[in-house]
Amino acid sequence: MKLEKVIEGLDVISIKGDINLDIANIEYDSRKVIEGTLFVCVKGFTVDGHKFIDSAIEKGAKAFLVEEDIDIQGYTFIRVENTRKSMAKVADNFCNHPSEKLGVIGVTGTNGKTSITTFLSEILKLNSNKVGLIGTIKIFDGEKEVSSNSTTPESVDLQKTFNNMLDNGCDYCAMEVSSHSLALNRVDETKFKLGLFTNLTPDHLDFHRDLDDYRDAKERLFYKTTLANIINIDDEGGKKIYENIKNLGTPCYTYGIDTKSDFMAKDIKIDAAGVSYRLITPTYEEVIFVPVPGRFTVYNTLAVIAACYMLDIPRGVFQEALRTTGGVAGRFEVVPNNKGINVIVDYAHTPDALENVLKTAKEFAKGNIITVFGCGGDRDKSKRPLMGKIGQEFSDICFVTSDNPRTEDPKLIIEDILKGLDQKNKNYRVVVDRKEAIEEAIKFAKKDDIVIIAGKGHENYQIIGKTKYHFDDKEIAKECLN
Ligand SMILES: CC(=O)N[C@H]1[C@@H](OP(=O)(O)OP(=O)(O)OC[C@H]2O[C@@H](n3ccc(=O)[nH]c3=O)[C@H](O)[C@@H]2O)O[C@H](CO)[C@@H](O)[C@@H]1O[C@H](C)C(=O)N[C@@H](C)C(=O)N[C@H](CCC(=O)O)C(=O)O
Ligand SMILES: Nc1ncnc2c1ncn2[C@@H]1O[C@H](COP(=O)(O)OP(=O)(O)OP(=O)(O)O)[C@@H](O)[C@H]1O
Ligand SMILES: N[C@H](CCC[C@H](N)C(=O)O)C(=O)O
Ligand SMILES: [Mg+2]
Repeated sequence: MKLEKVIEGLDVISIKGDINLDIANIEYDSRKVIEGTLFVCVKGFTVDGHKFIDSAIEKGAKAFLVEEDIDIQGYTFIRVENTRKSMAKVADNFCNHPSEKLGVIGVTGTNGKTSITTFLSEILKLNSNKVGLIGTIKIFDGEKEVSSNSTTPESVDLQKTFNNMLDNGCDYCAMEVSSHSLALNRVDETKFKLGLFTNLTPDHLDFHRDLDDYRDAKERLFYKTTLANIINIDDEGGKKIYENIKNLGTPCYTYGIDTKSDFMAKDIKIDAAGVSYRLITPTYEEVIFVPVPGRFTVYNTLAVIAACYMLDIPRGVFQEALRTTGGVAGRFEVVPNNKGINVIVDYAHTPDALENVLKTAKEFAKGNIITVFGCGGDRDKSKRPLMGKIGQEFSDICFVTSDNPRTEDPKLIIEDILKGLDQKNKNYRVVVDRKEAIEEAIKFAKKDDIVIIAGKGHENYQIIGKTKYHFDDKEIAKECLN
């Protein structure tokens, strides 16, 4: 595509050089530049992308999107106010506005995004739709599946993925929309058919100024939707968002258990086999069963059902898909064994998720609840003591261990967690090595006990320093059990 067309509609400060060039690719990482690339220089949190102009030229970059006044003979420099924002615009142009042709369903909120997008994609498949998926576990473009590096990709990668989905015949894309992606312009220019909100509880307060700032980022999704917005009205953050968006052009629907809403669950029953409830919609009622335990499953499936309602998916289809779902990898996933111990791997890595998962276990516990958990390094430190307190309070015994320490000292992360524990109550152990902690917890467990291994869910790696090592909670638990 000609550069002139790639930058159509962009707010530019100045252009130096020729814009009648053929652009073969757009890239923001100099290491991935190919011949004919438009290289976007992003001033990042750790490094300034403008530093890589020379290496991008060596690899064949022909044009640059920059925030500074730069002129190099033979190359084109397009200067803009904000390159992250402009990158989303040029990516959308370069890919011919793919989200307009795809039914993109965006899900945001602290917890539940992966669960909801997985359920939605299962339902749409059963409805004979071809559906792409973008989220924490994987990206599926309708043909190929790759594991994810983030929850929501950078704008260029996102628009290219939408294009692949269209090429592969997808009509829908179920997608997780993280607050980082909303704050850092990754989903600017994306048109969403539906926007779903799950809940807002403390997380990512290393990145967002405070909870209001975090909520404001999430709220941005609901200004980008065309068909409907679907909001959890039991949630305090959901209530505020609803008040702010209810009078927008896009219709807004609510779901909940405690607050009167458009999609409600009554007569809820929760046990080890799953949840059942009476679903009340604006036009009919019926009983829903989902073989995934937890009150949060009621919320997640209410959101999913509201989305299906908006998309005119027949009742029988979503009911059947939910009834037969295999659940979501690493979300309340049971590790089968013949010892009579309930071993559950779960991705709870926020205070709210940990509390929910432990309360769910408590509802059907016949023995002790034994919890293994830690907190990620280079991430929100304020959640560490909160998770410590919850881990201790809702378990009979907990093993405080490492999650992904990243570049932090694992012992110091554990010290932060211990600040939230009542240290006089000796129902906890510190085992820094996560594999040892899992082994000890399982060794400690007797028949009918529940061992919850929290925090890493589907992850098949542990990040120590900057290195990713193979590590799989489920695999280790299986080895200990058999
Ligand atoms: C805080 C955050 O989101 N940071 C993202 C941001 O990084 P940054 O601005 O610090 O980038 P940087 O490293 O300073 O580099 C600046 C620029 O120089 C470029 N560069 C860098 C090195 C080089 O040799 N050549 C080069 O061109 C980089 O590609 C970049 O364009 O832009 C990068 C490029 O897109 C992202 O990889 C990076 O995500 C980091 C890895 C990250 O950990 N993000 C997490 C926090 C995140 O986004 N999480 C959310 C939510 C998770 C959830 O709750 O589900 C997610 O959506 O995944
Ligand atoms: N609606 C919910 N409310 C609270 N907790 C939930 C909810 N759904 C799932 N959880 C808990 O949160 C964990 C993470 O769930 P899930 O992966 O679906 O969330 P997510 O929003 O995709 O998280 P991430 O931000 O890491 O992508 C689950 O393992 C479970 O413990
Ligand atoms: N998407 C989340 C994942 C956290 C998973 C947990 N295992 C950790 O490493 O903290 C984040 O980037 O904050
Ligand atoms: Mg997720």
